[in-house]
This record gives sequence, structure tokens and C-alpha cells, in this order.
Amino acid sequence: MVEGGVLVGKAGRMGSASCPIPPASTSGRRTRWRLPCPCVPIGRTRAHSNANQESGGELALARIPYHDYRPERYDEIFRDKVREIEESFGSMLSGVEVTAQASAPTHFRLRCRFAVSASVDRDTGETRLVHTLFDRGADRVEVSSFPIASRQINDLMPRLMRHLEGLEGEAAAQVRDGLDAVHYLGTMRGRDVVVTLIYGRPIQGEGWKREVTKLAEELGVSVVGRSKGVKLVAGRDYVVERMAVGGRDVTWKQVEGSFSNPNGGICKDTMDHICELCEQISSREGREGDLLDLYCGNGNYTVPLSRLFGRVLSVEINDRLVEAARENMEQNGVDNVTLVRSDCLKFSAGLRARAGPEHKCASRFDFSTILVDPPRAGLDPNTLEVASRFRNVLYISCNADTLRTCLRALLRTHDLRSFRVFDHFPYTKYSECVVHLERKEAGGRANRV
Ligand SMILES: C[S@@+](CC[C@H](N)C(=O)[O-])C[C@H]1O[C@@H](n2cnc3c(N)ncnc32)[C@H](O)[C@@H]1O
Repeated sequence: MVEGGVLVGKAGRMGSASCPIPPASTSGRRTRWRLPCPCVPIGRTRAHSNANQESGGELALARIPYHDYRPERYDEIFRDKVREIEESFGSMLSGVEVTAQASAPTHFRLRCRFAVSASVDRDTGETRLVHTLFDRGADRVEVSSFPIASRQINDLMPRLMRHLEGLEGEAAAQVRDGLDAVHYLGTMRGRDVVVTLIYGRPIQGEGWKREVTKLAEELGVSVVGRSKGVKLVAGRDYVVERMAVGGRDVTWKQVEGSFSNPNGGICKDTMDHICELCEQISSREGREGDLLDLYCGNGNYTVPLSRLFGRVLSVEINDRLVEAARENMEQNGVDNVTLVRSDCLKFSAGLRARAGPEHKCASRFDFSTILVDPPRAGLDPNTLEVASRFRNVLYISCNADTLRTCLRALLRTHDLRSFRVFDHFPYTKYSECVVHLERKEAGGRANRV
């Protein structure tokens, strides 16, 4: 996957005992480079020297995500992934056709993280800044291009490094020195990008901002600087995504440093699919029930779904995401959503016990459907019990293992209606599964929570 990936040595700090390259002057133009540095110069890589043991580069690539990047075999890799998922769910899927949504095989990621390393060219002696990937304690692998990332990010990567290399004096001291890592957050359309520079030393407000503003203007991006306990912003600390979902335009803000879906195209496909399921639910039931929306993040699903339900109660724990969700509702003219900042574990415990402020809040709704999009750990027992009372359960899962456990529990009260696999994370073992379950005695029991 790491096209032209070159092993550049163990992650180390310049001047540290583990690093043989001193923080030396490289030329009159560039003075000191105070960066985490590679121990093995480009061109003399450990991968090459180990070539007789392992095929070049694979030793290190195996430890980083997406090591299985083979776009020419994408269809086959995805088919295998879907087959494995189907097999692992076994009889739970009986009577239901599993459908699958493939990703674009390249340029699908809208957020990426890299370490930054200094690398000395063996031939010219020039010090270059490079993006690297590594797992804790493992060798760093130089990334010369990153074809799983969007074209926009690929275009920015070398421009950012060349800009940083060219800094001198105060600008170099403020912006380049002590830079450990760089994160990119982009969008499907437009050129909205936030670049986050992560430092291993304190950054100072005015000086850093002055120098970084020039960089931001030249590259046409926003820049966030982070060091321990400090966050500085030149421009904006969010991007605005725009998409047509379920035939309507929606826009939403995705904040730097908080969760957003990495694969924009597949995120849109997932949204379209969930809107379709909800349209089927409301046309079948002939009424607009309410929606309980747990783990709502920045409200990217909430916005398009809000028009398909009478009212929506959405819960999210992260302050910044709740704030972004609030703005996203406003921006899209949504006025039937109640947003609650709360821990879903606590919220569900209150609903299960039918007591406390959570129960009081929820009892004002007439729910037909619950949508859950939890982290990899899946649903806790309280949420599972609460979900079992709903006529319709829509479960978005990024971990087939925890989904399997939860599905086993839910199938006691519900029938599986649909199961669709979305390849949010091509070339990894992970994918997103969207499952629709309907209560066995549908229409019989009210969904009072
Ligand atoms: C897989 S993300 C889904 C977010 C959103 N649906 C989206 O697609 O962007 C899971 C979300 O759950 C939130 N979260 C994690 N643990 C939580 C908890 N205990 N209570 C409430 N929200 C939680 C995270 O902040 C994150 O926004």
C-alpha cells in the first residue's frame, strides 16, 4: 500500500542514544533540524538488508494498517471479507440475503495520520522531511504517496513537506522544530482541509500563529497546532462536508480531533441505505413514529433521518460533537431533534430502570425505531435490553465480532430483516455492517421506554 514505501528505521529522537544521526547542520541554508529522526538513511534500509529473510519492506508494512493494499485485487479481497462475515454469523442470517457495498478501491480516506521524520539522502546528503508510518516500537516506513487517501490529501502531502523544509530562522523554530506528526482531515468535495501539526515541545501562541498563518495561506488550508495541553488554530478547526443524501442536499461540520467517518463515499452510501430503510419502515407502518438515536456523533445520520420521523432524541457523549451536531441541525433547518449530551451507558441504564431524568426525557416520545452506532465495543446489556423493546432496531456496527454477540441477544425478540456490509475500511479486516431487525410481534406491543 505504501507506494514506494521505504523503511527509514526505528522511531527515535534526534540526538537520543538510539539515534546515530546528530542534529547537525546540513547546509548553509538549513540549520538545525530538531525533529524525530530516522536511524537508517533512505537508500540503506533495513528492509533491503533483510531481503533474504522477508520480501523487501513487508516486514515493517505488516505492522501498519492497510498492509494488504492491492487495488487490482480489491473486488476479490472484498468478496472474501463478505464471505467470512457471512460464515461467521452462520444460521443467524437464515432467510436473509446479505448484500454488500464496495468502496472505491483507491483514494477513499478523508482523514490520515502520519509521523514526521527527517531523512538524509545518501547521495546528496540533503535532509528531507518525510511522512512515515509505524507501530509502537517498530521501524518507520517512509510514505512517498498514500493512495488510500483522497487525491486532495495526496496533493497536499509533498507540498506541506517542501514548505516545512524551506523554512528558516524564526519560522523554522516556530513551525518545524519539534514536529512529531501531521494529521489531515479533508472532505469529498471542495478544498476544505484541516492540517494538524503535533509537537513534542510546547508551542507558543502568537509566534506560532504568525508563522503558521503564512503556511496556511500558501497551501490554502486551515492549520491546527497541538502540543501537550495546548491547541492553537490558524483558520478553522473543522471542515464542512456536503452531500446529496436520500435525494436531498445536506451539509455538516466535522470537527478536527473528534470522530468522523474516514471513508466519505461509503459514508454517503450508508446514509442512503439507512434513509431507504427508514422510508420503508414509515411507509409500512403508515405513521411517523419517533426515533431514538444513540451514539449520534456530529449528527451526520440524524440530519437526513430527521425528516423521516416525527421527532428524534439523539445522544452523544463528546461535547465537541454535540456542539457540532447542534450547529448541523441549525444549518440544515432541522427543528425536530432533541440533543442530549450524555453517556449512552448511563442513559440506557435510566431507560431500562424506567427511572431518573433519562426516563423522564424519553417518555415524551412515541418511538418506533432505535438507531445505534456504537464504537467497536458494541452495545452494553442495558442498551440491548432497551433496544429489545423497540419495534425497529437499526444497528450500525464497525465490529462484526461484537455485532454477532449483540445480534444473538436481539434475535430472541426480533427477526432479522436486512444485513448489508459496507466496506468502510478496505484492505483491513474491518467493515461496517448495517442491520435492520423488527420485533417479532410487530404492531402488538407499544414501544414505551
Ligand atoms: C462509531 S462513532 C459514530 C458517530 C456517528 N454516528 C457518525 O457516523 O459519525 C461512535 C460515537 O459514539 C460516541 N461515544 C462513544 N462512547 C460513548 C458513550 N459511552 N456514550 C455516548 N456516546 C459515546 C463517540 O464520541 C462517537 O461519536
